[in-house]
Amino acid sequence: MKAIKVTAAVILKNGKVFIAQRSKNDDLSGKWEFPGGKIEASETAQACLKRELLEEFGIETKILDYLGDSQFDYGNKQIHLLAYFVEHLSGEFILQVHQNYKWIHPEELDFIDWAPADIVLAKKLKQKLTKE
Ligand SMILES: Nc1nc2c([nH]c(=O)n2[C@H]2C[C@H](O)[C@@H](COP(=O)(O)OP(=O)(O)OP(=O)(O)O)O2)c(=O)[nH]1
Repeated sequence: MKAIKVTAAVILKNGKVFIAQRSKNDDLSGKWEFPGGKIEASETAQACLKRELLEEFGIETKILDYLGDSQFDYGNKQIHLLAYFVEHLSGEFILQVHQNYKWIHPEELDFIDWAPADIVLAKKLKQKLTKE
């Protein structure tokens, strides 16, 4: 099975991490994720992430460094998640597709009910943010 490439944003502000909860009608309803979406044909990962964050929250962003990736086989589909650090430039966060969002402390990253593909990314992020 071919993996579907999906982008994921790690938005940091005042030492906290932005996470979003998938909606009732979505796959993985109720699970938390780093928001983003499927990369469209002939689109770069960075362009995808900028587009998705504007569509999903109405925010303008700047895509920064690559954090890492994660592959997960959900049985019916295989996801290849690519995570980037993202700076929030402007716009209030207005939920368009998610049911909730929150800003969490890095210490909380281990205790979130993540979409399965996000667990390794959350671990990697926690290591990065708490090692200094
Ligand atoms: N965006 C995003 N999707 C994730 C994460 N973790 C994870 O397993 N997924 C899965 C859920 C979905 O099966 C797939 C991405 O779907 P999506 O619904 O967010 O993407 P999309 O807006 O482009 O999709 P669509 O509804 O237009 O089909 O990746 C994550 O951290 N962020």
